[in-house]
Amino acid sequence: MVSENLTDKIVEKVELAAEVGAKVANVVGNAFETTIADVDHSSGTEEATWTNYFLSFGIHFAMVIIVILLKWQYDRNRYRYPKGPRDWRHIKDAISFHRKKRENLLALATDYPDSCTVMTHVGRLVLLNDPTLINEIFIGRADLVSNKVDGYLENQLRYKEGKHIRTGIVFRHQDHNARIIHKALVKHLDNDLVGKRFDSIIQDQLKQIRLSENFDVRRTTFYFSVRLLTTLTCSSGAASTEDKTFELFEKNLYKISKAIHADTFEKSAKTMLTQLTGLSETLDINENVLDYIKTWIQYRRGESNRVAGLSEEETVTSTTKNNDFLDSILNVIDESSPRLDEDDIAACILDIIMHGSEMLKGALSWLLLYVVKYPEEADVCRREARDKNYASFNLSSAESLVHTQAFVKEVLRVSPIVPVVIHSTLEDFKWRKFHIQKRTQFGANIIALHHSVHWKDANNFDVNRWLGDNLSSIPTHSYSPFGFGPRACIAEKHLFNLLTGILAVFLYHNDFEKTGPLPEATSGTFGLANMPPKYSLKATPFTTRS
Ligand code: HEM
Repeated sequence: MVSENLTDKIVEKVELAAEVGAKVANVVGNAFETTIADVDHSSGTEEATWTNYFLSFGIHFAMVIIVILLKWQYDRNRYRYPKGPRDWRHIKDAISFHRKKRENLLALATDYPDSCTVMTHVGRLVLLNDPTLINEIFIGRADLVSNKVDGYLENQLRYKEGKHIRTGIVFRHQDHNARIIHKALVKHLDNDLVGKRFDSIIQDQLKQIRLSENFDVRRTTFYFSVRLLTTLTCSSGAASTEDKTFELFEKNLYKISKAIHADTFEKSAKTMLTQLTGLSETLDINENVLDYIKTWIQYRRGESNRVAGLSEEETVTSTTKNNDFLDSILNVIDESSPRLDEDDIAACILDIIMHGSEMLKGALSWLLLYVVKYPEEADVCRREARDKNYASFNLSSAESLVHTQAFVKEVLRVSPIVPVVIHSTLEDFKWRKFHIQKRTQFGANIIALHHSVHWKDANNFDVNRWLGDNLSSIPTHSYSPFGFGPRACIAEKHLFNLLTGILAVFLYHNDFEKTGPLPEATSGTFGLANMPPKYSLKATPFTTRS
């Protein structure tokens, strides 16, 4: 009955729109005829010509507006979205969405426990607040949803329209190539790194990190992470972290990092401008960075060909001696379809380095912030590291640092680095009672999931909830700091141990103190990622480093 009424109303509206459209078209047509008829070609007075120009311009303008309105009315009736504060009366909220995003996301989940549609400055977003719905879209329909939001990362603009593969993190679409690369990266991490060179690579980088009397936490953790990710991604001589070119590469990445995570109205306007003009400082930097990465790939291929020289007819794409992420991608080139080219590989490598280092920077910056905000908790972690003699990094024994691991989990619950995982649809589709338009963004509201009513005292920072008997009251499907389903983070399985181990080594060797006022945990720069605002700390080493 209700749906019949609804259908009647829709039909009524469409008919009304069509009727209005027809009437306006008649009026415009008549006016147009009158204009033509009114023109006295023989008189040729300048005044009449100008009036005609203006009139004709006005008519064309009116027609364009009418077409836009009709299309808008048509789309409104054709597509159905979950209800939400999405109409023009809420334009102010939409514009300020990015500024109070954390509060907004929590409030929206309270007002719409299942899902809602919000108009944001980057377009329409269907926000999923319920774990069942999140699973339906992010796992059940993962094939329909592209991995990244178009235009978010400016480097996507570099890729030619129509080219099958473009960059995202790692590729936007859940297609054959995205799948084989995802699988190759996971396999490489599990089989070639973990339990082998992984610990020593991380320990080497930990030895080099410069913690001082007054260090900028985000900056320091960013440079640590970039060097770590570069070593893991391309370990050959071409990417020496010691030379000047690498320094420039790091600086450029830092600039891009600052730009891509800004999630503001100004940023959206700039992206739009870039799309129109093709001009952008970030794009230029990006091109430099990609060119540099291409030199690694060429170097690696040169190396391979030298090895391949043994048998000329064999087109070897990679050797296994470097054993890094680049190798693992080069190794699947022959399985790819369409075949991965140099641009694709470079984009993919850049994504791994950028994403991995951004995320590690975020996680480590939050962890250190909570260390100084909750010094008693940090002391318990430090004692644990001492008791277990955890002076240097070891992934598998990080599992035994139960309290430190609980600390890491609680920090990522209260301050997840990815607050909303956003994918966008590839085509129109029907889902439940909704009809969703192609290129609609779907957001899994992670921050709301981590603060849902299923958590006991969700707003309290409580490490103990992850310990002993309390573990049984951790709600299921309500915690997801590393994404969902087939496109979840490739490092997912190892990230808790990785972060626990790094934090334990930091605490084992250093005392951390604040050097000024600390940012609030709720005041993160809430863009695509949730980062703590810039802050500095003082690190005092307990002993000389091992
Ligand atoms: C604390 C650290 C990290 C966090 C919080 C994190 C989080 C995430 C999330 C939420 C996604 C899913 C994104 C989406 O669906 O749009 C993702 C994907 C991904 N992550 Fe991470 N990540 C972290 C560290 C890393 C590291 C260290 C690496 C590299 C070694 C890495 C490599 C990837 C890759 C390659 C993907 C894309 C997977 C695909 O699309 O198939 N991540 N990560």
